[in-house]
Amino acid sequence: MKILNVGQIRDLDAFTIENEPVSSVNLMERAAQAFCWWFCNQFVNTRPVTVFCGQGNNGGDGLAIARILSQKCYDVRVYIIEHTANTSADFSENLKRLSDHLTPFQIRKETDLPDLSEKTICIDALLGSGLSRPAEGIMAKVIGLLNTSRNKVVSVDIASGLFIDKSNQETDPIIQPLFTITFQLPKLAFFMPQNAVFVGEWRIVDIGLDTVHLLQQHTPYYYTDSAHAESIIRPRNKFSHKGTFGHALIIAGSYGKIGAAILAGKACLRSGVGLLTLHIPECGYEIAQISLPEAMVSVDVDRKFNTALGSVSSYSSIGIGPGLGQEDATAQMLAKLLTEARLPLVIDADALNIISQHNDLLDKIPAKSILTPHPKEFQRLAGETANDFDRLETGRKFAQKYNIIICLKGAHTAVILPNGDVHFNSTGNAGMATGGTGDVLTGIITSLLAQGYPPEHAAILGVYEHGLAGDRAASRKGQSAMIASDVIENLKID
Ligand SMILES: NC(=O)C1=CN([C@@H]2O[C@H](COP(=O)(O)OP(=O)(O)OC[C@H]3O[C@@H](n4cnc5c(N)ncnc54)[C@H](OP(=O)(O)O)[C@@H]3O)[C@@H](O)[C@H]2O)[C@H](O)CC1
Ligand SMILES: [K+]
Repeated sequence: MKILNVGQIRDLDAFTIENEPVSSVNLMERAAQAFCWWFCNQFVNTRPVTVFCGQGNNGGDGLAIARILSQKCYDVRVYIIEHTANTSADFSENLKRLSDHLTPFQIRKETDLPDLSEKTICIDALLGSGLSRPAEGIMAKVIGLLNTSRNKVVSVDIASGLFIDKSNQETDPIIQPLFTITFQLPKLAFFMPQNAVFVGEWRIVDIGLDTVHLLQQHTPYYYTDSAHAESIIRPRNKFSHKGTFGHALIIAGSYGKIGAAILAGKACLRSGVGLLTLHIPECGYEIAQISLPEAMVSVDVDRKFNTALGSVSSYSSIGIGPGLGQEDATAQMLAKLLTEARLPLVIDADALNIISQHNDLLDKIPAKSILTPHPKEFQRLAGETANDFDRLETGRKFAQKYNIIICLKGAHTAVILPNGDVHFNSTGNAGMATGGTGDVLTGIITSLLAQGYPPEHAAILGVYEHGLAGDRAASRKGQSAMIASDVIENLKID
């Protein structure tokens, strides 16, 4: 699913209106109907509803929504924030249509602000994708009223005051909705952790924008939905054998952190690899053979840390980092591997931290290697950034400069490709914020690479399946009780 910028959304609107054809006011009606379909499934009509409208098309949506809900026997009040003499044509047309059903109240100054009963559900139709500057004046006062009230707020298209495709300032007045119901496509702002409180739970409603024209729009931003993930999965052939699905090597673990190697190894096996070898320090030998009999074990010469590898040329994929530790000897082993490896690596955790401490290693990372940093590890690698948009841009430049793939982990993990494209993940939940889930992701991606998935697909699909397994685990165990092993047990990539 594509993620477009403000100009492209407008262009898609205009193309749909021109070529379907459909009048703009009827497209607005479609949007309002789609919003109400969701709203009526979420809230019964015994709850009073107050709609706050700006004077543009977002406000026009609000007027149409108010009319439709009123016809469905909701007790609806409408407030129009009169902040400008300019009103959009479709706003004015919907004001006319509303007049047969409801008389709106005007808000021009702070003393016009209404008292809201706690039961009232508020609909935020103040400002949408046309936001061109931070909210101010009476608009900011209404935003403040809704944010300080205890009422449930549902934003139309996007929270008023939030920019769709660039960073707000921390002081900008922005609605903090319980839900955002957005039209046709997700918005880039939804994927920035800094905006979490200004998005709430978001849902997409289809308003029938022209799909052919959408296909022709170029964007670097994508949302990995189930359709896309399933299109990447390679079916298994009945004549396949162990060799078909590759031989992965995972270099992980250190004294006290052998579990990280076991989690990565088990995830690798559960993701379909043919053969797995774990390279671990001597202290982990019995643990590994007992807890992961399906894996072969290559024992390091050192008792506590990984310090030396034999030839790696026979492996079809190599993952390194979980629980590795940052000993000098381990750092030297990593430097040698980066120099000798002739295939993309999966680099995680302590391996990333070692590279952060030895910046000269960045140029040695094999092409199309997949790095899986969480935000702190990324900051150590690429430096401080001003905000999430800046961090994303830094990630895109970093991926292009070093010809690598970066899985920037978070609520919507961003898979950043060397060509600058970014694929935001759609699966996963807060229950995955528990030790070892990063090790599991490393195992999954290493497994998919060993099976012959191109690095881009291994990263996008690996992140998706990792989150999906986490969602299954959460539904079975609950988000608080689930642990990384539960994610592994819920893997099912086929
Ligand atoms: N395809 C779709 O997604 C559809 C979306 N629809 C809805 O249309 C809005 C976008 O409507 P638009 O009229 O472009 O813009 P807004 O309603 O968001 O804003 C209206 C005007 O407000 C002014 N503005 C901008 N920033 C501020 C501010 N900080 N304070 C006050 N006013 C502001 C600006 O005009 P200026 O001349 O003042 O710059 C805006 O034009 C979209 O979000 C959807 O809700 C369609 O209904 C259907 C298709
Ligand atoms: K809005």
